[in-house]
Amino acid sequence: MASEDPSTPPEEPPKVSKRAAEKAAKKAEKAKKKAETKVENVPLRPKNEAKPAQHANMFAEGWLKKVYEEKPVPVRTRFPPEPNGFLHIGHAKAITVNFGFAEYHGGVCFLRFDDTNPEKEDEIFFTSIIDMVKWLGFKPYQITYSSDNFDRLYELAEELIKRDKAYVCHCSQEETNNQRGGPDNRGKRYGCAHRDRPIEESLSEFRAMRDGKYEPREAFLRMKQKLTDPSEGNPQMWDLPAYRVVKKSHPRTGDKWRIYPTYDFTHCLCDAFEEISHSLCTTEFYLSRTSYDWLCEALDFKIPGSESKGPMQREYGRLNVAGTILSKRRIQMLVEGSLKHNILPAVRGWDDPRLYTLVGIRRRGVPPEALKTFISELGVTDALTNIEVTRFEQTVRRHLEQTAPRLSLILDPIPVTIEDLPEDYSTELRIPFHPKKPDGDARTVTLSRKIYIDRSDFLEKDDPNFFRLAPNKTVGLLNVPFLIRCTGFTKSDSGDVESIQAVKVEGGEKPKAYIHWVDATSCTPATARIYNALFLSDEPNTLDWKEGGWVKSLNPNSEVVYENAVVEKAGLEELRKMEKGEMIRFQGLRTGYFCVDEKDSEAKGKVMLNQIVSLKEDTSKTR
Ligand SMILES: Nc1ncnc2c1ncn2[C@@H]1O[C@H](COP(=O)(O)OP(=O)(O)OP(=O)(O)O)[C@@H](O)[C@H]1O
Ligand SMILES: NC(=O)CC[C@H](N)C(=O)O
Repeated sequence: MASEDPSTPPEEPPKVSKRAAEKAAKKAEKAKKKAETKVENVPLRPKNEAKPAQHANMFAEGWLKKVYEEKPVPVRTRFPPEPNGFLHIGHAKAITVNFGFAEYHGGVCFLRFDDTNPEKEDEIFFTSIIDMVKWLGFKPYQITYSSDNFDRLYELAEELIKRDKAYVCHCSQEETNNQRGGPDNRGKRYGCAHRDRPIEESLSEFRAMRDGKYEPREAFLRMKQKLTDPSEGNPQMWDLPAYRVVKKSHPRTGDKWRIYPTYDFTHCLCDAFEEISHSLCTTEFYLSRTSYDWLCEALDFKIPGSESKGPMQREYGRLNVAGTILSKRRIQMLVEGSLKHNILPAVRGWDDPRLYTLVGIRRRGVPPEALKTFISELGVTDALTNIEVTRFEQTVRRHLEQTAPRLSLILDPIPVTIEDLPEDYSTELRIPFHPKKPDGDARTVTLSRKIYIDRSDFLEKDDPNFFRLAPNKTVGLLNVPFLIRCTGFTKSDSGDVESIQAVKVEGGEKPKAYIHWVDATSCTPATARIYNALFLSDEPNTLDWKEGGWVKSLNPNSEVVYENAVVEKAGLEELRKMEKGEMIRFQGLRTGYFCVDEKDSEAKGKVMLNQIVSLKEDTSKTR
């Protein structure tokens, strides 16, 4: 709802101007600061009720600690996505905050689909969202749907009318704007004639809306809030719509309804139905807190002036990762291209590893634990967290450094024949998967007369500053008890080095460098894909997204493909056995962290690898 792709249905009366909203927000912020100084000193966790959550600091300190102290009751939270798109990295924060907070305090968290806008919902999003919550390691207490409450919400809407707190309005968008103080919301506010119509009339008109008499935009149910109160500066209290006409089938309720409740009407009431204790959302809902409380009170879900009954909404800052595109509408352009502007798709799908959708991040191979560590280390406050991608990558790298097994992977192989070894030479080495765990799991590595090394480890013309292989130069091979010296090489017609000849060197001086290698008789061919930023611009959100200008800023090197890579075969097979169907991740020695893309491997009949992150932060990134 907060992005550039506002989920506010087009039939709703227009929102207030940004300027008025900002002014009101500032005023409200002051009041909030004042209220925050009144925090009571209460114990953090009720004894015996809580179980420690991972990344506990996030909940034991700072903003989330305060939120709990404000209302130290058994915790019931909810993660309430709209099923209108795939989740992104920002949602991982919302998931971690809501599920983690409940877990930390020994409470429960619902996964609630906020499915009140049938125009944008699709089955695929429901499934993917459930999948992503699970992937992050959380288990919803219950999976619920706002639409399951449509009957109850409808009854409450009638009740609100009967309490003279809602009315059916037929004003145009322009007229509604004027009632709210005109285009800049600074003029005088006033109610329309419908506002004072008899309760019975609103009731029968609301039923007529329900029964299909009106087309979209011809009628709204509006809450009778504080539109006409000159001292009410919060636009969220200026008679918001509660119901609108949408003549669309709903994925769950089919054609039963011709009217649908708005976010402002639905969210707080569903929170109340589920007895949510702490309704944690992002700061763009700060002003909505007033209407949230107003409606709960109006329908007796909250005792006025008390937090003891009814849910309590509190707002934390969104997570934004600089240089990435998170808006659903924009990702859709990247995924689908644009017929109108003759633009081809820029990525292969919503789960393309270059995207920061959660399905993309998973496909790239990022371990969910690393993502949660990233979020927890950033901490939670009510300020927007705008963070560089490199910080995310550092956390992932740190996690993989500790956890990822090592394998040898050659991206751009050149064969090397160790000519003084017998033709049938073959020996087996047992090498631990992790250098810091010498007694841990190990793999078998074969060494024969022919091996592959990486093209970047060879220079045709030696250079005193180059310590790897070159004519007449000696180099070490990782984990091999002898060194090799280059005795010659051949080139193809196109001028590329095609093969290298070498001999074994035993004893002598310690070499200046050890290079990685893969045995040619026992390797698996692979395609390795290295990912760089999708855009050349550091601020892709500022590009021209209306007329397709963004396409000029696409990074031609966002995916660098090595079609002829080779990787240790036995090691990979051993990992497959150890991972038992989980994603295979490993550090390609001296190369980077990779995962096996099972979906593409199956489709292409070949091992397909995605680079998760490089070994070190690359300051000369191929942008
Ligand atoms: N960038 C973000 N950082 C933290 N929380 C977020 C972020 N984006 C969305 N959320 C939270 O996730 C929950 C579910 O989000 P929902 O999909 O309905 O949001 P949204 O604001 O429409 O997301 P989008 O960014 O796709 O427009 C909400 O509580 C929302 O506040
Ligand atoms: N209160 C909230 O968390 C908002 C959730 C809601 N689905 C949205 O529009 O983002």
